[in-house]
Amino acid sequence: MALPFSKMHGIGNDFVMVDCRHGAFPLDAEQIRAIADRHTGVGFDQLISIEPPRDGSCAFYYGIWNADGTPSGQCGNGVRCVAAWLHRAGELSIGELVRLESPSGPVSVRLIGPNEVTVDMGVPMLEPSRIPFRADATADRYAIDVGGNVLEIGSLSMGNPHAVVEVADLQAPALYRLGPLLTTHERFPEGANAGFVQKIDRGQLRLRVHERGSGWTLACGTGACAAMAVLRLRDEVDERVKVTLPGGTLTIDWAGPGHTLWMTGPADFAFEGEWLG
Ligand SMILES: N[C@H](CCC[C@H](N)C(=O)O)C(=O)O
Repeated sequence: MALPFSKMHGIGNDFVMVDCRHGAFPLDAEQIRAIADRHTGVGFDQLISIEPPRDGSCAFYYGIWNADGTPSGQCGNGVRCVAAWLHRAGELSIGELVRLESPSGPVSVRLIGPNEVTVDMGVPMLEPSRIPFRADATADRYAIDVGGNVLEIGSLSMGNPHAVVEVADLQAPALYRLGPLLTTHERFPEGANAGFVQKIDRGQLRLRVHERGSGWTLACGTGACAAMAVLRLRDEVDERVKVTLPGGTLTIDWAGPGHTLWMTGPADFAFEGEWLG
């Protein structure tokens, strides 16, 4: 198969973008894993398709797959890249607000510049059954046993499931063991993206994320939204927070429960290619 693609990234969270505006999505899980291989394929954290909308109120649909071939409901860095990709394809103007359909429902995007995008990511979902997370009632902290350590986590869905752990030191080696265990924890029946967040002050956070289906990433957009929302629910941060990940910084704005959350950051092209698999 000769599959044209664009390689993009949002602060180092990298994507293979496949144009399916005029044809069906052509890949199965095995082919997705082959493209994801960083030695024998192209390499990506997520593969993203751009397709006609299924919901008529949206301009385009985008599908999301992790490096292990599993689908996801949302991708924050990815949706910014979808917006920049649509701009390059002549489908979206700078300044225009447009609704895009993700697997978990609509989001609204606006290009601030050709490579800078702001996204209304919707209302964070806090009810355990909607994450999904096994717990009796909604809380801003849950105690959970992870490999013999009791951790206090926050949890919510941004269209995909997140567990957020506040830590004093993001460099602590123990995190590297806990990330994979939390991602596959039995209390998350569909797995979770595991974020470790260190508060610098009420307007700045540092974050590392071990992603479901892709492992440690340089950045996770929905993870940044989730970390900010968890700390905002505990009144530990203000309405505007800069979240710095290993690959760069995102700005997250959220007034609180019931409000939609906005994420702003870059979306960059690396190259155009053709996968010959
Ligand atoms: N990198 C993404 C999240 C990918 C989602 C994924 N790992 C999952 O939910 O399975 C982001 O920027 O939000």
